[in-house]
Amino acid sequence: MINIKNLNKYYSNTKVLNNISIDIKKGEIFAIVGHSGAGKSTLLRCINGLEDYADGILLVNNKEIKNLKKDELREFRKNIGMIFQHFSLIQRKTVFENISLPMQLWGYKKEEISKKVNDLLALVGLEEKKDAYPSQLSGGQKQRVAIARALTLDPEILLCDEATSALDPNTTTSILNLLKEINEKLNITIVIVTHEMEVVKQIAQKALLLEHGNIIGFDDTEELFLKPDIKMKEFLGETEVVPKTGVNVKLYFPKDNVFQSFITKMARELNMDFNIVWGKLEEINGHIVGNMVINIEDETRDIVIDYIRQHDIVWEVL
Ligand SMILES: Nc1ncnc2c1ncn2[C@@H]1O[C@H](COP(=O)(O)OP(=O)(O)OP(=O)(O)O)[C@@H](O)[C@H]1O
Repeated sequence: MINIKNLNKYYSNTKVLNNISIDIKKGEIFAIVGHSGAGKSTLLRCINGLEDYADGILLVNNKEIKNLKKDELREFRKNIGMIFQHFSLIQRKTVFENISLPMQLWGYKKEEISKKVNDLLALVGLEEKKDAYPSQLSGGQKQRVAIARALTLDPEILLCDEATSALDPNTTTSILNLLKEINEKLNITIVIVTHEMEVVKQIAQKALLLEHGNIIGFDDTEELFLKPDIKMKEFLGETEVVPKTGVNVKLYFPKDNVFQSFITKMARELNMDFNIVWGKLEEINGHIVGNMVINIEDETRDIVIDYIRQHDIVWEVL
């Protein structure tokens, strides 16, 4: 659905996107992740045709964005909904009027608008707030209005630029659940720009990690978190505090065998005791994955590693 190949983007002489190649499939929930200034919003704006790019290919539904003429671009943007961190609602208009706006601009009939807006109010759970003004709503409710407004023209793609960054964790979860529901019900492709790893874990099926305009990771979300490489660890700011003596082995448990009692089985079969240094389980994209660090004596290293190798376990020595 969105195919990007060798994309470069400059502001004056500064390269802000360097050789970006990614594919986003129809119906996917895709996250673009990075710290401030990484180029996330720029990439999102290239996707919806708001920014030009120097070279490379950027196809949406097989159309090269930079070749679109003005009226084609207008039609193209109709197919893309967008929501923002600060909601971008019109303060002097009611919820109903805010949601109606895109349809009004496109000249839809009053009855059509009314039906669509009421359906969307039901979808986002705000039927009772249709006559309220934005100032009378919570942050989460404002974002629900923005989501409804972004869906009025039945877009195939929804772009979310830091859509939960101004919200508390519980409200973030409820908005992410709503986005998931929309993705499933309407089969809309969702591209989320965020600097929050929690958002990626909760919702994204695939993620792109950007740093200073460069790709430092691009994979299924579970893979990225299951065994983070050095760049990903740096990004996550994970510091691994482990004992200075012995050998520290980190074991990664993918979803299928996370609950298998691997450590106790290994201890029993090798007739050894292990020092469990730390471990954690977390839910990523609806699956439980986990990792654990064990500390073993130097002289048992080969036996333990041999044993781990014989099993379907991802591991590393720290
Ligand atoms: N219109 C512009 N003119 C010049 N430089 C820009 C412009 N917009 C963004 N930049 C620069 O491009 C780089 C990428 O910015 P971008 O906004 O895409 O980053 P981001 O990852 O979305 O960051 P944030 O999360 O802070 O919004 C930054 O160095 C920024 O200063």
